Amino acid sequence: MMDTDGIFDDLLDENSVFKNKEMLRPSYTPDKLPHRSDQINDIARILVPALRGETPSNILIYGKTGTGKTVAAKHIGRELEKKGEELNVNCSVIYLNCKVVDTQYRVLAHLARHFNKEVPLTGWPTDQVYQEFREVLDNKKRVVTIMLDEIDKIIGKSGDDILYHLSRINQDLKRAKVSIIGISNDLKFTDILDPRIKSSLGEEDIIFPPYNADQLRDILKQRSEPSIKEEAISDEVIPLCAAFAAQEHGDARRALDLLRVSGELAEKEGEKIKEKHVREAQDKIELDRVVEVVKTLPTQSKLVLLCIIKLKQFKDNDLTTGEVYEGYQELCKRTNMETLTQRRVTDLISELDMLGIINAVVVSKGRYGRTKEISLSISADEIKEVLLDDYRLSNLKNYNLSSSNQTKL
Ligand SMILES: Nc1ncnc2c1ncn2[C@@H]1O[C@H](COP(=O)(O)OP(=O)(O)OP(=O)(O)O)[C@@H](O)[C@H]1O
Repeated sequence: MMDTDGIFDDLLDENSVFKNKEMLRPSYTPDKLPHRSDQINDIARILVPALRGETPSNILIYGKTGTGKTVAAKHIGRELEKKGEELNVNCSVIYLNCKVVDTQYRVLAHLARHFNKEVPLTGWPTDQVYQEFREVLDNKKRVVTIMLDEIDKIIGKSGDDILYHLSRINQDLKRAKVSIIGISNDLKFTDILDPRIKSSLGEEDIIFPPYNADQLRDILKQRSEPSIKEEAISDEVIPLCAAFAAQEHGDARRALDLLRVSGELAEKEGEKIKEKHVREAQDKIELDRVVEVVKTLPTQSKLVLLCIIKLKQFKDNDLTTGEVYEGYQELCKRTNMETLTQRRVTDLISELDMLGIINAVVVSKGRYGRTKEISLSISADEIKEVLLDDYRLSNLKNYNLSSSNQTKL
């Protein structure tokens, strides 16, 4: 008889470089957070009054994307609740991501439901939801910390009202006490806040600085040990992932993505993770990012980009703004689209440059003035496909443009 027990285990394991890939995903919360003890201790010091039944100050946490704000806040929230239970103090933490729960109404409804108050998803006046929440909250002695992640996302959607109410809700409460933690990666978001909200929300500011390459290396080591087989990763991989992510404003999410994608690429080739996989992963992640950005560009910008890609097919050197504008006018005619002025097109070129899709360097042409030398910073083929998916551009698929120099030849 053939021994076929566990055939899937063998197949699953055979070429895998991972022991537990889930631990590399952004949704996984590690127990230890290297290089964040200062910030965590500062926040804990501000929140400790909650364990004595007192109201902690409100906090605003800032830092660029991937600097560990969410993971640190959740970690502190868990520890606070754990200690509260131990000490028999009613102190709870509610975490909300304002990108997901993105209106005043929904935030309030979510908060009310946390205390088992049924509020319909829509329909009531917002004031009524607020009253219901306040009543159910105040029916007991308790301290509640409300964490509003990506708090900038509810501002401007008439979100100021809710922040105004929440930041001074304690004045209307008899038994309960509330503190707010706002988290944002937009360092300037308070500039547009009502000054009264700004001063009450930002009683304490905590900054999460970007990680440097050494710190990212420690974070990656800690995450890779339980998730990647030791024999399946070469020594240079983690330092290289850390170095790439450090250039990318010290983003731990990018560093973890790089390591995970490098592992997936190596696994596909049945190899150990090596430097080349990290470089391929870097290109793949960058391409995925650009594809997402390109998909959401306005059609006029897509047309300018398609024009640059088509011109580059016939020209190795950088393009000038004039050449791009000539080609753009031709494509506008072809697609019956409105032709923007050269000045507007130059602005669109600058925007594409800022998004990292093209490189546009201003050069002086002496008495002929200045122009931009334009090159692509991405692989054209995949991007061309994305552009041609736009139905207004799809009939340009096989249309050839050649730069003016070329036409003259
Ligand atoms: N010090 C750390 N130790 C271990 N993992 C970390 C650390 N800092 C960040 N990470 C990991 O990096 C990823 C991004 O972190 P997090 O989501 O907390 O960033 P963020 O600052 O909230 O970013 P954003 O502003 O984009 O929401 C997560 O997977 C998190 O687990």
